[in-house]
Amino acid sequence: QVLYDAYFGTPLKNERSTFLNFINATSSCVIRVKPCNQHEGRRVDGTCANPKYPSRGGNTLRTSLNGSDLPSTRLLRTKLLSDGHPTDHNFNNLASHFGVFATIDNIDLTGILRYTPVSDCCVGNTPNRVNPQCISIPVAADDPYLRRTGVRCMNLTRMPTFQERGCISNAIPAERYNLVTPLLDLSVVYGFTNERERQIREYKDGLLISEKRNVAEYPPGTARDCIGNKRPIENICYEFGDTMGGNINSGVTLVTLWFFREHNRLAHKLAEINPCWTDQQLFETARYINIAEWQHLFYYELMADLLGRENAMRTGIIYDTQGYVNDFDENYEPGVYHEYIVGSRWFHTFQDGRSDLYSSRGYYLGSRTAVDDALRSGILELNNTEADLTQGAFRQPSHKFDYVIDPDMAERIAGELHTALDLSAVDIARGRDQGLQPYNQYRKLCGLPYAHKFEDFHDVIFPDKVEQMRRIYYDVNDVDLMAAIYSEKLIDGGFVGPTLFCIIVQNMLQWRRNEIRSCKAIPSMDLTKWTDERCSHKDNKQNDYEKEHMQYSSSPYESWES
Ligand code: HEM
Repeated sequence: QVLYDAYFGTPLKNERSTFLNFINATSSCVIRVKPCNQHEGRRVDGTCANPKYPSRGGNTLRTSLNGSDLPSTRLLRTKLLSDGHPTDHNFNNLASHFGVFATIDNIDLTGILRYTPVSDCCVGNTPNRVNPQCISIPVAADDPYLRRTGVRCMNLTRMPTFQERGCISNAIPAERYNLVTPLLDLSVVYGFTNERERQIREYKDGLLISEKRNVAEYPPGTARDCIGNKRPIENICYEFGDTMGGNINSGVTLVTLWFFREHNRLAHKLAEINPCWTDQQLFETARYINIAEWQHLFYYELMADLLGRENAMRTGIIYDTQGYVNDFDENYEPGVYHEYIVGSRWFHTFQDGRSDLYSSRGYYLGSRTAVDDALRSGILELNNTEADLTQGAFRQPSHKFDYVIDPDMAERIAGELHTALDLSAVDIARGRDQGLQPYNQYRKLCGLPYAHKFEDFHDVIFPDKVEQMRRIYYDVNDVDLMAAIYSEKLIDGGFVGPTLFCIIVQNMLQWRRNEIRSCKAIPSMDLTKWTDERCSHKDNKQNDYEKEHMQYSSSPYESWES
């Protein structure tokens, strides 16, 4: 195994190793990577997606140019976006479920759990300035929705950073620390560490451990919440690879269950086709196919529709071909940009706060409020709820793509845990927390003219919103990326503004130019293509798959260079 620096992504140098040892930060700042082998597939821990970068997958808040704090993000949100319930005629609720699922595949939830259950960031109803973890959001006395409630502060804490763990200096802008593999690799289903993978595997026939109830397959789960406290059955926590992620809300849990079941379906089918395959072969192959299905769905269905199919083809995110595309480029370092994760919060605008229940014949049966169903996966097994929510996901239109946010998302995203919490205000604050540059810098990067005055934003932002920005911000270079993403006009044929389009394209290219495995034979999921001729020879039961595929050479460079 070779030790890599978790922050820099390069092999660990002696000097750095001594330093990390000295500050007792080796376990959190170092990743162990088994040398990459040219023939092996995707690893659960995300390493070796690109063998050239095996380990991949000033920390204070920016101030205004006049030296004071940037304006309240709640103020910005209420001036730029309003609360309401318009519905969409292009997407259904299923699209938003897959959208959150994609997010959970890439980030961990430790940051959110820092302030949602308990927080002292608004003690006395004013922002706590003493605790450096607190970045609570001030609420103006004339807030349009909260003026009568007395709420003047919303709890918020900083995301975990490399700085906090001692890996890098506070002089460097905030670098978020993330435990989850920053790849589209179904880590929600399979986990993101080898240890977790071992816990959830049956080690028989390539299967994930499952229990059958009401004719459906579920991962094991007890009446305990995901933090381990004993709870009523509604709070059952399914033992997915990423427990917290997979149980975070009912939409994500539905999708995670589908991919979980798909794995076992694939493993069963592959075992029928290739009776001589080992558990390891069946597991790995089922996992690769499952991930390929997910990536296909994400690129060719969800994102192609959100960005516009023509736009996605023009930029090389997808191709109009029946065969496979190999555009792997070793110069693309696998991972996610902070801008991608922050910017994708734009999709909160198409999330409806209600999850409708429908019968299989299309009768509306009622609605659940999504924010109250966080970490309550057990509801799915009560009263046919899973089936009814599944019908609802297909039949319920999504919230409209516009400048209106569902009231549950805008006012009470933490359900009963907080009196008031505005997700879009948090979204804008996160850009500051994660050290993002002002919007103007991204305009430059994305080929829009650098703005010298607020009116220069008129090219892509409606004048009334620019006027709000002009009144709230001191300088054109103070404007937050996320405030602008929430204000930009949509591009032709797509449902995002130009700057977010540019950021998403960059990130999706980054992912897809990871290594491609040959998959020309799977357009209609014909699993006989995995037939192993060796299985038909009785004397060849013990095949040498493991020998061929799992051998690691002694140096990571040796195998990569060869
Ligand atoms: C009922 C549905 C949803 C709920 C309850 C929800 C809630 C949340 C919450 C609480 C956060 C973290 C707030 C923080 O930074 O402290 C968040 C972040 C985020 N959400 Fe959503 N969201 C939902 C739907 C969606 C959808 C539909 C998408 C995309 C299609 C999405 C994408 C994101 C992204 C990219 C982040 C940033 C994650 C991070 O930085 O850790 N969410 N959401």
